[in-house]
Formats: sequence, structure tokens, C-alpha cells
Amino acid sequence: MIEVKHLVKKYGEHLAVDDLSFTLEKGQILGFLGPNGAGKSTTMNILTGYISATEGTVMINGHDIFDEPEEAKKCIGYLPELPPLYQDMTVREYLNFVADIKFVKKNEKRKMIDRIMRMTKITEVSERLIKQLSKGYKQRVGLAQAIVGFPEVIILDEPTVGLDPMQIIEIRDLIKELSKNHTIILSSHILSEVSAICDQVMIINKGRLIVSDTPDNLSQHIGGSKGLHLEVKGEQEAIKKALETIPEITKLEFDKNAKGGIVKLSAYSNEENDIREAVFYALSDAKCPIYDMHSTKMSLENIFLELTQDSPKPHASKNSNRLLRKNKKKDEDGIPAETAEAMNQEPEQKEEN
Ligand SMILES: Nc1ncnc2c1ncn2[C@@H]1O[C@H](COP(=O)(O)OP(=O)(O)OP(=O)(O)O)[C@@H](O)[C@H]1O
Repeated sequence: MIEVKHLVKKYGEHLAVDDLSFTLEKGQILGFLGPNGAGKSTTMNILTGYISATEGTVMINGHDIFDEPEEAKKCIGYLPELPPLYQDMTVREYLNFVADIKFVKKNEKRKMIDRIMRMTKITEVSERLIKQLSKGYKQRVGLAQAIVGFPEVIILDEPTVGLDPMQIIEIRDLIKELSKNHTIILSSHILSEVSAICDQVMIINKGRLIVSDTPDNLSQHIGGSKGLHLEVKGEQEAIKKALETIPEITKLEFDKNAKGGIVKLSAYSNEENDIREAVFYALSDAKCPIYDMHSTKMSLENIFLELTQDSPKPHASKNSNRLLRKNKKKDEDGIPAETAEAMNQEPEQKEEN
């Protein structure tokens, strides 16, 4: 559906996108993640034909965006970082205008626009001027224009910026719904957002691909060790003694705040070892019943820090995360922790009319 090969973009001498390659199948949601200035918007602008590339190819649904821009663009709906809204039009007038430039058939137009307004929950403001809308509503109108014509590929640059938490959930649900029939690429600073809705995550830094994998695989592989959270009834000493008989356990961490005779702890092992059965039998022999046992994963936030603070030299292809860990080298241009923290902030809340 989308095939990007060796994409390079230079602004003068500045290399904004550096040899980026990836493919995306139909119906997938790809999360594009990276700190400020990583090259996300530049890549999206190239994918949508807004700007040219210095080198490389982009195929959208079999059409080369540079050689057959019209055909390729017909397959794309785009919500840029700053949606191009006509402030003096009403919402309905604007969506009508968008439908016209996307050559939506006249007899399908009204029904399609009504449906998209319901999907994006803007029906109640359909007759209002765009300039009078709050930021949250404007963002939803921007999303609505991207969906007009129901293109095969929908590209969304920071789609939940400016929305309140309730609207964020609604838009995420809508994006998931859209992925049943569309291929979606979205960029975000919000790590939790990406892990919640994307099938595939691509982390880029300084224009280069750092890693590309599923959110689950990223957590499991990059962590290097597996954690097991346990809640066990009994004395801490007895539990500790029982678990220390399991050679695969590399570390035990007890939660000091546990109360009521229930001990909470995390047991770590190497990635390849599944210790659940051994834990079950050891605690059963010690007559310490398990109340809860579940795997814990490294958060996407930690993964992001791990990968972008220490920029690895070679850019990685899918599933090459461990190689990256081995090749890690301290880079003085690494992303400061505060930047990554800031990336995990939910967007500002905006009150609707
Ligand atoms: N028109 C331009 N002329 C010169 N440099 C540019 C231009 N647009 C972007 N850049 C530079 O290219 C790099 C990538 O920018 P880009 O906007 O693609 O990053 P981004 O990942 O989308 O960042 P953000 O999350 O802050 O939007 C940055 O260093 C930026 O300053």
C-alpha cells in the first residue's frame, strides 16, 4: 500500500530525512514517533506530495508520488500539523469545497459529508463559521476534511493536538474504526497514544530510522529482561526463600508499601526464560498462595529514551533492536530526558463552547 525507499530530504545543507525506507500494508496503523525536529512532518509532507524529496521513491497504492502525483494524491487524505481551514466558511461549506476538489460525485456528496460530520462529531457546528470554533472543533474539522472521499491512505500529523481527554478517546476510536478500511499513518508526541492505537511503531531521530516494530515487540525485546509482577499471601522472608530456589530469576524487587499480609514484588529473568511455572510450584510448596501474577513490560516511554538518548550509529531494520543495544554509543547530541518527558505530555485541554 505504501512503499518508501531510501528517502532523503535536504533543506540546503541540512539533512532533515536521511535514507528512510519502510513499507506499510493495507489496514495497518503506523505510528511515527520522534522528538522535535526528527523529520516527521517533512516525511509526511513528502508522502502527501506537498514537498519534493531530494532522493528516494514513494509509492502510494502503486502510484509514484513524484511521477504520478495526481493518481497518488487521490489515494491520500491528509491532516497536516496546521490544517488548511478556510476561516470564513461554515463547516459544511468547507467540507463541500473539499469534496469538490476531491471530485466526490455530486449525488454522493451530501450523504458523505453528513456521515463524516457524524463520525467526527461536528454535526452540531455544521452551520457555524470555522473561525468561531474552538481549537478542538477546528481539529475535528481538519480530520473530517482528511476523510472526505474515503481515500485508501489517511495521514495524520498530530491528530489529537488541542483536544480534551474525552475527545482524544473519541478520535482514537475513530482512527481505529477507520483502519478497518484504510491504511493510516499518524505522527504523535504522545507515546501512550501510539502504543494504544498503532500496529506498528517507527521511531525516527535526526531524520534516521532508529527502530520499527510492533509496540509489544518493542517492549519485550528492547527490555532485555522480563518482569513478572506478583501478589502473594505470606511472609516476605518465606516468599523470598522460595523464589531464590529458582535459578532463572535474576532479580527480586519487593514493594515496601504492600499491606494486609499480601506481599507485592517483581521477579526478573532473562528474556528467553519463562519462570511462571517454576514460580507457581515454588510458592505452592512454600504454602504461599499467589493472588496475582502478570508480565510487566517496558513502557514505550522508556524505550524511546533508550533509543534516542544514545543514538545508535547504524539505523535499524525491523526486529534488530538487540543489535542496537549492543552497538549503542553515547552521542552528545542525544535527546535530553526532559524532551522525552515532554513528549509524553497529553495535549493542552481545551474547553468546548
Ligand atoms: N522549510 C524548511 N527549511 C529548512 N529547514 C527545515 C524546513 N522544514 C523543516 N526543517 C528542518 O528539518 C528538520 C526536520 O523538521 P520536521 O518539521 O520534519 O520535524 P518534526 O519531527 O516534524 O518536528 P516537530 O515534532 O517539532 O514538528 C528540523 O531540523 C527542521 O528545523
